[in-house]
Amino acid sequence: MPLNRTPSTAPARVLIVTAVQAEADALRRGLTGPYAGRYDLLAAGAGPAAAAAGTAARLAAGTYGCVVSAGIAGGFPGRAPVGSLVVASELVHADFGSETPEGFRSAAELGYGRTVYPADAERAGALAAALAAAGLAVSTGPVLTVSTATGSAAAADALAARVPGAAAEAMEGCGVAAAALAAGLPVLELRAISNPVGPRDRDAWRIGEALDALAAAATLLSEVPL
Ligand SMILES: O=C(O)c1cccc(C(=O)CC[C@H]2O[C@@H](n3cnc4c(=O)[nH]cnc43)[C@H](O)[C@@H]2O)c1
Repeated sequence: MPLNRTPSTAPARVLIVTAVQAEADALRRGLTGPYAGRYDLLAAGAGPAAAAAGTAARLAAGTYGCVVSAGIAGGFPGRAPVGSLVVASELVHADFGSETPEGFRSAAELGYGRTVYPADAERAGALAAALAAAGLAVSTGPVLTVSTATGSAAAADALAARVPGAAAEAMEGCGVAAAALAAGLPVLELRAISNPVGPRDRDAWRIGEALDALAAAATLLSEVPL
């Protein structure tokens, strides 16, 4: 199923935003199919603020039909194993809110900010189906944006309880989504799992494996019209 239905003779371009250049390079390596030329890659920096600023600046300078936040991520145990891919059903700014005597309350609950950005359902579904059909391990679910990476099992459990079905955690998705929303564009998030969400063990991150999964996903992206 085509992922980009913009009725135009010149198909809309897709902006893919990563945190670091290594992620953009992995995606570039995988963009080998006939639609590869439609994609622009931007390494905007780590964290939601850099992601939002970089995405907004690039969207102001070009014409795009869709924006994708992509890169490596932590996977929630039992939901997204290391080396697998996650296509976001929604992008959730999971640590944006306030601590209260009764516990964490989101900025949305408290009425001062947006914390959930739905992914473009049709494109996300078609992308996940295409990845699965190619034999890649892929799951769908909420992908969390956090400014502080989770570093303990208790914190991972708290986040999983805060966002039922949470599949992965990264640091940029909602920044990209805020910029896309301001520009009136649909957003997707695609993550390759480098580590479990839980006790911090940076030496155990399987970054090479995750970057290879990201490259494989990019190949699929470039073989179907997103
Ligand atoms: O050192 C490298 O070679 C290298 C290659 C690619 C990416 C990196 C990063 O450090 C990317 C940082 C980026 O990764 C996301 N991430 C990954 N795991 C987690 C996590 O468990 N919790 C939160 N974020 C995670 C995140 O989006 C970071 O911005 C290094």
